[in-house]
Amino acid sequence: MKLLIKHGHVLDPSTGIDGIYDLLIENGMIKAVEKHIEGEADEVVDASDRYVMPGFIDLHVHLREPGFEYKETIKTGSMAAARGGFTSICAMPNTNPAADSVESIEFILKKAKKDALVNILPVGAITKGQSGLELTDISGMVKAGAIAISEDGKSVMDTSIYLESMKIAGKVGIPILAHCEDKSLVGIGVMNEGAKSRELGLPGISNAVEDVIAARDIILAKEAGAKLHLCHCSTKDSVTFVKMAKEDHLPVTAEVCPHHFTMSDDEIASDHGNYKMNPPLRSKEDVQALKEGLRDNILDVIATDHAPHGAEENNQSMAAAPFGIVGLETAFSLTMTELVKEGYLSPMQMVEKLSYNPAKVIGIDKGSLAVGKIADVVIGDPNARYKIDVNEFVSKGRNTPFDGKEVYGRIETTIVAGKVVYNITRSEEI
Ligand SMILES: NC(=O)N[C@@H](CC(=O)O)C(=O)O
Ligand SMILES: [Zn+2]
Repeated sequence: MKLLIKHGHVLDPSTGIDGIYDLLIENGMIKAVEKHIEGEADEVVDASDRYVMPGFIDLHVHLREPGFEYKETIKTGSMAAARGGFTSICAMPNTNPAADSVESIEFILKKAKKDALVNILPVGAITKGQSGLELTDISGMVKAGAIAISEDGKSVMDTSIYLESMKIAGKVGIPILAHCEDKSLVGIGVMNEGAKSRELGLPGISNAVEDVIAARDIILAKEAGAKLHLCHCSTKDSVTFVKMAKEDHLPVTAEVCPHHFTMSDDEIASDHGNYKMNPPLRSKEDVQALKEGLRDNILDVIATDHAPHGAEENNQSMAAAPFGIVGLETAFSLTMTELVKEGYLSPMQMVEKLSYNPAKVIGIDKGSLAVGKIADVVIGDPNARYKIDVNEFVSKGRNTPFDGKEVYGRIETTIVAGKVVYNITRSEEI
């Protein structure tokens, strides 16, 4: 099987290629990347005026299976990933039951093999049942296929238990994906603490809720000799702490979600679940710090924190709705619109943060279009201009504040191991 992608703007951080090239895929692998590739192919794609990129890798996705299949399943989450240009996604462990054992990791991989359009990379919980009390079998889960550990949805508040898990992760060679939220400080907060929360009369979440744990986790990872990746950074001081850790040559990396660099709390139009996520939309000053942190490569990764919820539970006031919004199908367009078109990121930097860097964080041989690599490839039109429409989503979740937002950038074709898993012109067929 030969698939030839012609005249595309190839962006590949691993080889430094940034220009108009042809790319040939044969038997699921990248066979050639050259100025002109002639000859026969089973399928030829004209990628003129399109970006051709290594498939995106999302380090932060909530697939909801098992336990909350009405919100999303491994199958529907993988369809949303394919539509968003993601060829590999990390499945966060806060399911029911939590992904906290060898059996639960095996379940996800088995289900993924049967149902998923993209690569599913399970993340194991740090404590049993995410109760914060007793460590899981971390090395067993890693042997079974977990690529990282995380207590996402909350932080492990007991510092000594957390330090112990970091030491094991350090030995096994996997990163900790850290959700930073001080449980004792967050109280009943539902949105960023500031003028807007006071205007709406809603309880706030201060920056300190994130900052104290971000700082703690960096200190602990240093002591444990572990690789630490900070999830969904939302505050100015988180950026400062990551910068300090990098200056100290610690193996600390960090991610930002598109909603946190796209919208600030003053833009919250109403008291509605679509604006509720953890961490919350922060101040303009925080948003600016995140954009600059990405530009200056202090922040390494763009991850979605795709957190689908049912319509009934989401379409309520913020006090009643659950935390979280969907992100897989809007990440590329929000990144193009807010960061690339605005001059914060070059197209190549965007690909680093959506593909090359996440692969490095979890140590997988992906995020590259080099000859001989597995052909996980995405083609996107950087100039397509349109309005986000939740009715077009293939995710079960519609919970987003970006419905109707006018954006640039649309994914057209997603290829996993040489197979087209999404194509905009025949999306209904897949
Ligand atoms: N981000 C969220 O607001 N919610 C996530 C949990 C998480 O990522 O912390 C969820 O599982 O719904
Ligand atoms: Zn989280």
